Amino acid sequence: MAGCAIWFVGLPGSGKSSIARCVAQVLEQRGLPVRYLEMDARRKAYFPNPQYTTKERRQAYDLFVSEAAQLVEQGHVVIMDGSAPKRSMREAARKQIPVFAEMLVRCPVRTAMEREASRPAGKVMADLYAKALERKRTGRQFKGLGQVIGVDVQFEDNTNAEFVLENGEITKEEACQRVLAFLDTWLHNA
Ligand SMILES: Nc1ncnc2c1ncn2[C@@H]1O[C@H](COP(=O)(O)OS(=O)(=O)O)[C@@H](OP(=O)(O)O)[C@H]1O
Ligand SMILES: Nc1ncnc2c1ncn2[C@@H]1O[C@H](COP(=O)(O)OP(=O)(O)O)[C@@H](O)[C@H]1O
Repeated sequence: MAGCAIWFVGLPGSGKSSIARCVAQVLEQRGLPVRYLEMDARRKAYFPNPQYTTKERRQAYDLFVSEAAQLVEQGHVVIMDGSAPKRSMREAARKQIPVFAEMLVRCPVRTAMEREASRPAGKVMADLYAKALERKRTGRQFKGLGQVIGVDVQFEDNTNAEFVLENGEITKEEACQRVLAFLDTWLHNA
């Protein structure tokens, strides 16, 4: 099988990482040569002191897509996990990667905010949305807080994505099952 890339995009807190990890694990168990590429981890390799500005985000996504394209060329099944707020970021991947699926994880911004607020502290700053909203409302500055997607930067939808997951009212397990059902056919035809 030739390599391919499957990119989970969506608002912070929409559920990308939870679903991408579950899918990566299942595909790996099936013996596929999976590579999991996570933007938050890669960003720190590209920019050791990230500022989350518009310019830096664009550069980070260019590097992310190049890295994925290289791994695909080597024959890997690359699971990409990164918000990719601009459609052009995903288009760049579609242009460079012959077998590519944009997996749009969609949920109301209110739900994404609730999920982000209640998830355990991880690699990125906690309470991104709450801080960004407070900054917008009051002008208060938070050290290290850049442009937050969903508040300062619009997330661009794409009804033409290879797969759109309505992830507002289902469990993680159900979300993973729906994605795998799509991928079974998609990978078969890839
Ligand atoms: N300090 C700070 N300021 C502004 N923005 C920040 C900050 N920390 C993380 N981020 C960005 O917010 C996005 C959150 O990532 P996600 O929740 O979608 O992904 S993840 O599950 O945490 O990997 C995701 O956006 P992008 O990576 O640019 O797409 C994070 O990188
Ligand atoms: N249907 C769902 N899909 C994915 N995550 C969910 C779902 N319902 C609740 N969650 C929870 O919401 C949070 C989503 O966070 P995460 O997967 O890190 O999102 P993202 O990678 O898009 O920022 C996690 O704590 C997860 O357990």
